[in-house]
Amino acid sequence: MNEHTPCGYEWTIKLISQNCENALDKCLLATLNQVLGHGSAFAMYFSKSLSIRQHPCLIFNSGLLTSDDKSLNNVTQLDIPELTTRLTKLRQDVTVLNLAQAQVLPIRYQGLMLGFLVIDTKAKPSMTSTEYAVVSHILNVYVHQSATLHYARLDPLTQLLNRQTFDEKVVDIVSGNETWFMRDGYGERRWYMAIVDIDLFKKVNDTYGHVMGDEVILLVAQLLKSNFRVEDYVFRYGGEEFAVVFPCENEALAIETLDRVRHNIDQMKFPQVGNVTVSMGFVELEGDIQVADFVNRADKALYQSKQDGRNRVTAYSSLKEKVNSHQTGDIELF
Ligand SMILES: Nc1nc2c(ncn2[C@@H]2O[C@H](COP(=O)(O)OP(=O)(O)OP(=O)(O)O)[C@@H](O)[C@H]2O)c(=O)[nH]1
Repeated sequence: MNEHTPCGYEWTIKLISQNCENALDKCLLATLNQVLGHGSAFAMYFSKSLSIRQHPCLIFNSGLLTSDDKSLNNVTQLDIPELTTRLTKLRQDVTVLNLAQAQVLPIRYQGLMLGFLVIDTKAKPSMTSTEYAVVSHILNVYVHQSATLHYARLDPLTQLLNRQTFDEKVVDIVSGNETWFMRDGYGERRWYMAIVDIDLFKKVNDTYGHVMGDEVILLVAQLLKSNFRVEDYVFRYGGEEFAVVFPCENEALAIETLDRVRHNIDQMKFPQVGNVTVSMGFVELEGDIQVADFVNRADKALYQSKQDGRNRVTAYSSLKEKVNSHQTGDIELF
């Protein structure tokens, strides 16, 4: 700690200058190692009010672990060994801690306990009060920076991930940087990207006004969110358009998934407006092409769904006429 001021100012600056979650996590680990000495700090973190997907919910000895297990909120120190066992089952690539000899510091955000930091007391028998104060401060800065990153990714109307986050996520997936969330009993899966567009939405606005139009967008967003799984990504791509990026075993199952969602939206009664349908086009995220090209392909399939009468799902692979990869994405935003 000698080369830094005791208040941890330099560490605070480092943490708040991180502009992506992975870099922030690495910075947190490096900072904790500096404060507590290498090999002694292990951070665990999981999210309650913030999106699970946007955070490494747990950082175990530098391995990332995620969980959507809602029952993991409000743990107490006594629950930790059981919690560790349960969480470790979700991913095989994590290190299990011997928690019998550990100090635990809570990580809080706006009064909620989001997680905790576990410090192995075998390597670090005790903390001075200054170390304790600095570590608590660092955790506080970390969680606030994490929240800032998180909210910057959300669309204010729907709380879905926004357009800016879309490109980044697709690049991560295509380049293989996406962290996998393992489910028991699933084989190898591929990633698909669908564009979902509300049909004849102009008429909704013209007939019921923009406020009701926004309400429809919000309800469709909620339906999409609740119809996809924790490992899927739902974005508000633009006005009445959404994008969904999801893993699936094969194209037939991807069609089945999307068609079930389309059907659920078709069955929903929207207040005042009544029936609303959506059209979809989707593509497999495969091959060394630009994000704009994937969008262009999904958009072409979406266009086919509209041409065929709307309220349907079209796979890009089923189109006779393909898109040239040099054509840039020309999807309508508003
Ligand atoms: N209320 C509301 N309307 C929006 C928003 N963003 C875009 N729109 C409207 O959405 C409508 C989209 O209409 P079009 O692109 O003509 O398409 P459509 O009527 O849905 O017809 P198809 O796509 O061919 O089925 C336009 O009238 C936009 O003004 C928004 O955030 N809120």
